[in-house]
Amino acid sequence: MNVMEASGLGKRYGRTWALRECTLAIPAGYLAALIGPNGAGKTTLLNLAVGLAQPSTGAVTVLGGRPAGSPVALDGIAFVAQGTPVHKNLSVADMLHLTRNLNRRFDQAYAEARLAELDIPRNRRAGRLSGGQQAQLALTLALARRPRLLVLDEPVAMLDPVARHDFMATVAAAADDGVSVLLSSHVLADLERVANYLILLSRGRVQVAGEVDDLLGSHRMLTGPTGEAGRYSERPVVHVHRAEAQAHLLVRAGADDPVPPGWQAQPVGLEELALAYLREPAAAALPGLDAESSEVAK
Ligand SMILES: Nc1ncnc2c1ncn2[C@@H]1O[C@H](COP(=O)(O)OP(=O)(O)OP(=O)(O)O)[C@@H](O)[C@H]1O
Repeated sequence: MNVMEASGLGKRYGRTWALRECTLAIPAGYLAALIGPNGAGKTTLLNLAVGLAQPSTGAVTVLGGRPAGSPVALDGIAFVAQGTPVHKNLSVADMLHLTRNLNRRFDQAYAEARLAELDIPRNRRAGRLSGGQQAQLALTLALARRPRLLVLDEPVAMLDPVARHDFMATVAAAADDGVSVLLSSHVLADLERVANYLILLSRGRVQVAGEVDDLLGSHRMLTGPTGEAGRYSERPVVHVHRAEAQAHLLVRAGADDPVPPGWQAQPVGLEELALAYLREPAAAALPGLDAESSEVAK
């Protein structure tokens, strides 16, 4: 089952294409990270997936083929919009009450226990909570709806490192409990710890999509003499970083691929991989795209 499937999905605002020809299938059971530079189309894609925006082209379904925005889709999705919004003038208890009344399913016991664990006072106005507490409140309310898919748009952007860590730990725990998660963020280091599926958007298009283990297994960092970097042609090169003596090449190669004499190959992490693609918007790593025939940076 795919928690989200997009085919030829596009969204245009006036003359600007916020998202173009987006074809994706995110399987259930993953914590999927959605990354990309400012303006790449992340919020647009998430808004289309939760039914807050209508496509200009193509289609998007969620939770095994349900049209995005349909009642049955909305019932299974919890969405926390950018900036983890809370009603600033309502108390925590009022927000709990409101959310319970607006939703068919709401696990009051879970919400109460979680807020107690987080030391969030029930009678405090939401606007008076710290940024970290507001984010945790929004996340608690979302999870208390017992969603099958949790969608989070840049939830940790404003949080300090400890609050960010705690927030991501709650999200990871939900994923461990079987909730599929789709989360956009610029904080690659946080995602490195928890994400097991990666989608990278660039200029409104999908640039990289796939299971993190597959992506890491099919890329290597080669280190060797800078003078020889231009001659390497065995495998497609995504990004070249030239220092004085040594060059670092992020290449599309597996552990069994030969390494040229004088060069060393190292596995890559998610942050390194993402940075290489972010620096080379023309390079792509997509399912079904053969390494040899793919567009890669020269
Ligand atoms: N309502 C809108 N009207 C006009 N243009 C829009 C609208 N929403 C988004 N856009 C444009 O579409 C593009 C993609 O925007 P989007 O907010 O989806 O990017 P993003 O990847 O979420 O960016 P960020 O990381 O800054 O949040 C941008 O060029 C943006 O200016």
